[in-house]
Amino acid sequence: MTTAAHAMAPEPEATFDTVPRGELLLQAAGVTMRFGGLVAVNSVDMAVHGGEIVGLIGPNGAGKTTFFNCLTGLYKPSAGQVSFAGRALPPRPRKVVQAGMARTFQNIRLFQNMSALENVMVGRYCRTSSGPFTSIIRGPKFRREEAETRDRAQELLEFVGMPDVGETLARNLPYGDQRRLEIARALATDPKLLLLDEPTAGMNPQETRQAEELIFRIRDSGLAVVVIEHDMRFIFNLCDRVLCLVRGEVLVEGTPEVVQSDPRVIEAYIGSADDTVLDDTASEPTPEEEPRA
Ligand SMILES: Nc1ncnc2c1ncn2[C@@H]1O[C@H](COP(=O)(O)OP(=O)(O)OP(=O)(O)O)[C@@H](O)[C@H]1O
Repeated sequence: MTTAAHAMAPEPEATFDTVPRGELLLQAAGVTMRFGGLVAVNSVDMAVHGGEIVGLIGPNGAGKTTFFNCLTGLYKPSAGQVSFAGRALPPRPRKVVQAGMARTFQNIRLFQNMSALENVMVGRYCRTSSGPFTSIIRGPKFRREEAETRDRAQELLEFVGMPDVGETLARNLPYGDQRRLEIARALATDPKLLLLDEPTAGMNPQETRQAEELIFRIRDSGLAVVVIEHDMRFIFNLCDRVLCLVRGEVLVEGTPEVVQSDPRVIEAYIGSADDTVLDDTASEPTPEEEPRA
């Protein structure tokens, strides 16, 4: 919690409850998600360890967000298991958050008419114990928890580099700050693993750099991070390991160096509108083929 000593320090650091670096945290095994006849995610395995940054890339419609939704309990996978810190994870968002996994979404989902501080405080309520009755009578326990929640929220705003915006309405913050505010809110749930769905989408280069620095800082604090991103330079610079999904399946997994030099990955991106791109036997286009738009 923030103390007077903290408040005087020039750059307060938030601390997090983490697992040792390298310890297995998240294990997805054979995760499959079908929507009717469409197999959006097909038997995907992924392991994430304490203190690592894992990237999830793939062309549009590859199944990245659907996979995130399976991991975080928004979808109940059609098949496969997800376990976290050695325990099977029930496919229910609240249980997932309580287990120690938090996420952000592709599109900003802030409470736009609440202040930045209040937005972060909302993330904290899954860790407080005051029930409706205590909240209504606003007894000592409620007031104590409320003060702690407020202090932690301010500490997290400082951690994400926005110490002075607490009273600002979320909707009045610049776009890049809104995205950082979402990360602060996710951090308020005390995660051990943070899932970020396209954290730099729509950002200018300076905001992207800030996001990169923030994710490194989160990792350096001991959290594990999984990032979906289309910005390849960003992802290859950031991640320890990258998985490339194509049509719901893991095409390649490895270090950024391995993945970025794999010709199948390049083909999947360049030719993602072409059904034959992953067919190694596909030949050069014949002259009678229509040029693509
Ligand atoms: N709720 C749903 N019902 C039916 N089909 C869905 C649903 N959600 C996703 N899909 C389909 O599943 C496939 C994978 O979509 P998903 O959004 O997971 O891909 P993605 O890799 O995250 O794409 P993008 O990079 O464009 O965000 C797509 O064909 C999509 O149309």
